[in-house]
Amino acid sequence: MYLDRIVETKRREVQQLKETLNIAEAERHIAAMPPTRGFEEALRRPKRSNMALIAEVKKASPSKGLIREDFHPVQLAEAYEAAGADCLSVLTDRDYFQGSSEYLTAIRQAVSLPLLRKDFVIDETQIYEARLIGADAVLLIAAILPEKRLRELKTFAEALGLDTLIEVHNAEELETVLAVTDRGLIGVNNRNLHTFETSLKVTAELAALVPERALLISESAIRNAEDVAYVSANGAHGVLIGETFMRRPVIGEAVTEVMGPLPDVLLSGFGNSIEKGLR
Ligand SMILES: O=P(O)(O)OC[C@@H](O)[C@@H](O)c1c[nH]c2ccccc12
Repeated sequence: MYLDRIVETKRREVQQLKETLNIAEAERHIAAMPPTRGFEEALRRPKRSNMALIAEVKKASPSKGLIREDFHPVQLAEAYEAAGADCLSVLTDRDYFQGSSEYLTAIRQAVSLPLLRKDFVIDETQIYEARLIGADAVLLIAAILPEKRLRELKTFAEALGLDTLIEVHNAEELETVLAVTDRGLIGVNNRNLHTFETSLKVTAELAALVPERALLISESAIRNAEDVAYVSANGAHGVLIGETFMRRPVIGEAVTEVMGPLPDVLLSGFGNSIEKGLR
């Protein structure tokens, strides 16, 4: 199973990271860094008032192979920002998603949106690393973390100023997460990470179990405006979309098609660049 293989790879990466990361130095460095940008906060006040967007920078995936050949992470991030994404997700896993920590760092320097480090976090060292490379939030996947580790890693991330997006795929995982927290960001992954099967019904089923004060993000397999309307009507406050945008030559066009136009007040601010064709 893929997820097991990925976690094996992460164990090896963590071993290496432990050999190279000087914790005292990391903490000193982090203390001198600017504060993180509020990832959750940005999603709680989305630009399109009815639906928040986390747009993903994703070159490839184990289920789809290479998704975008013409892949320039900074340009993509800038196009997402101009198109009014609320936050970005950047895949940093190298072996399975052809991602890179360097993509995240380069994007950090080019855009002002809050950034999620999208990876398979199993250890505190990866959270130090996330903060050091410029992330504002980390993903924690309930399918690979028992309750105790979820709690520990969430607390650890928050101590470094990072928000967490906790991902679930079924009611059992959701129950575990709710034992840890009943607020914050809960991601419902419409893709089963073991089988790669997708269904938006997963969002609808689990939304009924998510408490009011948590923010539900519907992740994966969202292809068009109808899908967004469906998850919205079924309890999602936000969506996380990668492949649909990555397959389109003009990112801004795709974002507008799927999410709808930005409100006029926001458009006027970047009027020029938008007129010049970013949209
Ligand atoms: O490209 P999609 O189908 O729009 O999906 C984006 C995102 O949800 C997906 O990349 C994802 C969700 N959870 C993950 C965990 C690890 C790696 C990747 C993911």
